[in-house]
Amino acid sequence: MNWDDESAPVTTGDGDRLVEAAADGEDRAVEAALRPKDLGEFVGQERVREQLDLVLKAARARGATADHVLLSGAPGLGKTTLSMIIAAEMGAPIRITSGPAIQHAGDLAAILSSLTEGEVLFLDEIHRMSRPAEEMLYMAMEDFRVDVIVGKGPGATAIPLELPPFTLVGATTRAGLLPPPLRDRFGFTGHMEFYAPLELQRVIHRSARLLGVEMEEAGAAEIAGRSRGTPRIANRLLRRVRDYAQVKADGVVTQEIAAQALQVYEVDARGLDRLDRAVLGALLKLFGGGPVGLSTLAVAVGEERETVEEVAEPFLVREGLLARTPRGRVATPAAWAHLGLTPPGQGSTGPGQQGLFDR
Ligand SMILES: Nc1ncnc2c1ncn2[C@@H]1O[C@H](COP(=O)(O)OP(=O)(O)OP(=O)(O)O)[C@@H](O)[C@H]1O
Repeated sequence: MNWDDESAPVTTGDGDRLVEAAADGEDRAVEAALRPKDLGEFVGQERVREQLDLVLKAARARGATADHVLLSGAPGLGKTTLSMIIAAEMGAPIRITSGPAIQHAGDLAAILSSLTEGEVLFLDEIHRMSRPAEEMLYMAMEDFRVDVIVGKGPGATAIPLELPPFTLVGATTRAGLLPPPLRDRFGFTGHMEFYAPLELQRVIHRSARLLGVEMEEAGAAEIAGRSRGTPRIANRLLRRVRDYAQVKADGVVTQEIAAQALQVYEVDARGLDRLDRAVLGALLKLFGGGPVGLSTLAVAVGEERETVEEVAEPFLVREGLLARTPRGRVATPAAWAHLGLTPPGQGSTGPGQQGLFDR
């Protein structure tokens, strides 16, 4: 496999990137089967898990409905899964909706008024709710009551509606996106971190068992290292590696098979895909590591500015391979090392030089 084949287009605008953290259709179809069902099965996130365990146990002991919970963190880290676990641990049903689906206060009133006592309402992307719905939610969370407005103009009247106690589980990519009055009404806020490679290895092992895939420890480690700290990506890579192992080998996922499969799918040892590598490659080879403006970099890889900024850069920045500076994008020493290149003025390129930049 030639990672540097620049003749092929880099564009992945149809959302089919293997390392995309948001769910695609196939993910949704299989995720239900792979979701842990209780806190004990939920891998990693020790702090959130421990704190949540206390909140739920205390509520159960009091025979009360659990406090409202806010979960923040990047896509694919397990917020939906955790909300389902909260409902299961409380022995309560769960209703799932999202901020963008609630555009009018009336939409929210309809959902709230149909909840049963103790029910868990999972509101994904809660920061994307409309303003009037958000204000209705304040009162619902605090007093288990909403005012339904009937009519318009001077004749409009507010009809108070009592709600049964319920638990709201809100999910957001960043808690800072929420207005403080909403944030303050959650009794517990859990911040989900990216997973360590060993934790992802456990996720992969568990999923392999559920999917009936024979997996060696080193095979799981190989996939984990390329999964960008995200269980959803780990599960997706696992499915592609399983296909490869079935077609090209005897179905057993060894370290070698996992590495070969993911090379075919152009996900490198650190989890960078073709687009990430193209951006980094252009920055290093065409602009000497920068600084270079975002627009210039985007033209160099034949992509839209937004694609480079929103799709490729966040992970490259997180990995410490690229920095955004006021003067433009700059590659870090680790970027040169990762692509096996030598920064200008530091001698010839060669594998022997790579270690230099790891310091
Ligand atoms: N801690 C975990 N242990 C095992 N599997 C996990 C864990 N967290 C997530 N997963 C798996 O990853 C997949 C994605 O998780 P989930 O849908 O809960 O993510 P999310 O944070 O809600 O994503 P989004 O914000 O895109 O809705 C699920 O299939 C789930 O099985």
